[in-house]
Amino acid sequence: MIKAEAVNKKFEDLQAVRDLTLHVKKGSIYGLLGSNGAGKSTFLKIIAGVYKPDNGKLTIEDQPIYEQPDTKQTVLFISDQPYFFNLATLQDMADFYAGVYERWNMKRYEQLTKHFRMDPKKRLNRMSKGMQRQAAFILTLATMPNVLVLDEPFDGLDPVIRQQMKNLIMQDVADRELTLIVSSHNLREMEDFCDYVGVLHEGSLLFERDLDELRTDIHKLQLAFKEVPNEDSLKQDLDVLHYELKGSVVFLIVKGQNDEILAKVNRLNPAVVDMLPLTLEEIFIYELGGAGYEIENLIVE
Ligand SMILES: Nc1ncnc2c1ncn2[C@@H]1O[C@H](COP(=O)(O)OP(=O)(O)OP(=O)(O)O)[C@@H](O)[C@H]1O
Repeated sequence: MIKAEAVNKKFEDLQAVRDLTLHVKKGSIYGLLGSNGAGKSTFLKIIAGVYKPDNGKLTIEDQPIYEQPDTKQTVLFISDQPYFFNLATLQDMADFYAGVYERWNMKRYEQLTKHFRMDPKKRLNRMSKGMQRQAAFILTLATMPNVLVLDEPFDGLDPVIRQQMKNLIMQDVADRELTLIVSSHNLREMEDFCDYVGVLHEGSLLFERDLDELRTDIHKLQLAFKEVPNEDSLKQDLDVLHYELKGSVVFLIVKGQNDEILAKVNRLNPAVVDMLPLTLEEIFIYELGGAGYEIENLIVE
């Protein structure tokens, strides 16, 4: 659906996006994580057709987007600082969108405005940052997009509105195969929302994973032994990412299939075996720790 092939973007001497290749499948949510200045906004602006890549190729449903009004009809971008016309109300913006976007759905706009208790006659520049962001969401969702490109979309929204926005988006993903790419600094924010995550670092993609696969492929084990086997025999046949011994209890983070891991571990006759769920944060620490990346940059409450 969204295909970036070896995309580059430079600002004078600064390589903001470097040889970036990334695919987002139709009907999926891709979370783009990265610390300040990693290149997220620049890359999202290339996807949205705001910037032209210096070289490489960016297509959406096999169509280019830069200077292509037809593609832009169904690819909507909410930047980290939503823009509205000076002095405009939400209703003024809705009327403008209705004239520009062929699939504009006035009924949906009215339903969402009511749902979020927005006053359509109030000037947007007199609204709070969070309300302006809600207004941008309402306008965007009412255009019935095929693709949404969202830059730090939940910043400034309170937890209730944030969850409602996520639910609305997930509903569109389920009902109409909406495709999303969304940036964030916050790993936890992405955990319950994305199907795929990629980490951008100095303009390059450092790490990319399917979250469902990740959750089923990496496990945390707590093993208690009467007599603890030595570290080497424990690690034998297992793809161990982390080992820790506390008294007679061994903690392991292991890659692989659940049943196979348990079968191998049980051969060592542990007195107790506990398989515990791993958070996305833990997975990233173990997977990215080795790459020397400061994962703490991504974990923000
Ligand atoms: N219009 C511009 N002109 C010059 N340099 C720019 C421009 N836009 C971005 N940059 C530089 O490109 C690099 C990547 O910036 P970008 O905004 O894409 O990062 P980001 O990952 O979105 O960061 P943040 O999380 O802080 O928003 C930064 O070093 C930034 O200073």
